[in-house]
Amino acid sequence: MTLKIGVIGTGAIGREHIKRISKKLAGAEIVAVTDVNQQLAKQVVEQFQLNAIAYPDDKTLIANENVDAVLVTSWGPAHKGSVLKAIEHGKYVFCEKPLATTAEDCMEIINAEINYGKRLVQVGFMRRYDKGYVQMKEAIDQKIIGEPLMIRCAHRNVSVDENYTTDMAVVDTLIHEIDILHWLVNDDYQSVQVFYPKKTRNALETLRDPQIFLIETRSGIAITAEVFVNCKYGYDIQCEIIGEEGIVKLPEVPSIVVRKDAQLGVNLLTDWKDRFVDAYDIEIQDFIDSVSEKGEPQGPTSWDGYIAAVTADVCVKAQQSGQKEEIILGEKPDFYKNLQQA
Ligand SMILES: NC(=O)c1ccc[n+]([C@@H]2O[C@H](COP(=O)([O-])OP(=O)(O)OC[C@H]3O[C@@H](n4cnc5c(N)ncnc54)[C@H](O)[C@@H]3O)[C@@H](O)[C@H]2O)c1
Ligand SMILES: O[C@H]1[C@H](O)[C@@H](O)[C@H](O)[C@@H](O)[C@H]1O
Repeated sequence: MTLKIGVIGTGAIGREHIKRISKKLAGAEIVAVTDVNQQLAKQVVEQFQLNAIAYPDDKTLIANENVDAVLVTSWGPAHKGSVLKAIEHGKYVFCEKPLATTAEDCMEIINAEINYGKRLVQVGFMRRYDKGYVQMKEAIDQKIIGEPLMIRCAHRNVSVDENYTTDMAVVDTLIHEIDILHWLVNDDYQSVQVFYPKKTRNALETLRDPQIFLIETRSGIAITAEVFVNCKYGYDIQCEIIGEEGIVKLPEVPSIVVRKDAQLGVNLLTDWKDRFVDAYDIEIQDFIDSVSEKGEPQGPTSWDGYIAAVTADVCVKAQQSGQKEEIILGEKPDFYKNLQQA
């Protein structure tokens, strides 16, 4: 069976996913696209020579019976509306992060999915499919480093555009660490406090950059997470978990080593699209395969989207208060407790 996919939002990542589904991955085809910028949606059909219809909006795209599943790759604030419409029509939905921009909105999605009675939603936390993080998780689960005690990580972008605001360091950037870290160590977050080091002169006046988040988990693991989005030198994702008996570290991206002009060097990446390209491929292929073969997605759930949103809300509060703020999660609904997950 070929899964027929409709894409809502044909901007940067929407196009990336369209390209991989139509040119690289197996088992799916793009049959529909839409974007508030209709010109852009039409261009994408031409650019990738898709056998797809450009619809005027998400509502008509989702309602079309030729569409089995939708990819929501629009701006964060538009996600909730499209995801709820997809659930209403019983369509599978892969939603890029964030699932919704507030914890309340994520809860509305969770309730809609539970009421529908079947899992339909996967959230685009692609790091869970990255080989390096997967190996770290295996090592931690096998207790190779004993109990994790501390985590040090960094999320650095070369630069950001003028629309990037201080809270986006959380909702757009740190959100990836928020998802991956609790998954890696099988723990829940307890509290967060934010520190602002000396500001780089390369950031706009209104943007606090860099920022340091000190997060504690329920079992007492101390996490220091640096977000530095005008670091200039490269796209750099670091993660190191220090345990009772050893350390696991995220591998560097492989690169050839060049000896030249009395120097020894390796190249660093500069763009997020390249850093997680394999993870995106595996993630979307897993979505296609699991809904086609098992009748439901098996990647990150709406509940994972909710955990991220609750934590992000508190991180933004901590950015503003400067105080240590408590992170309180509700009880995980039974619906999500025994799901088969990748
Ligand atoms: N997983 C990742 O690593 C990753 C990377 C980049 C972006 N993202 C997420 O993907 C989403 C899109 O990011 P982007 O970088 O592609 O942004 P973008 O601005 O390049 O593209 C978003 C597109 O959505 C369209 N759009 C907005 N509202 C819409 C609506 N209601 N209906 C249809 N189209 C709509 C816009 O016109 C735009 O073309 C964001 O939520 C972002 O956080 C995830
Ligand atoms: O939307 C992007 C994307 O999620 C990248 O992975 C992240 O590094 C950027 O900081 C963020 O702005």
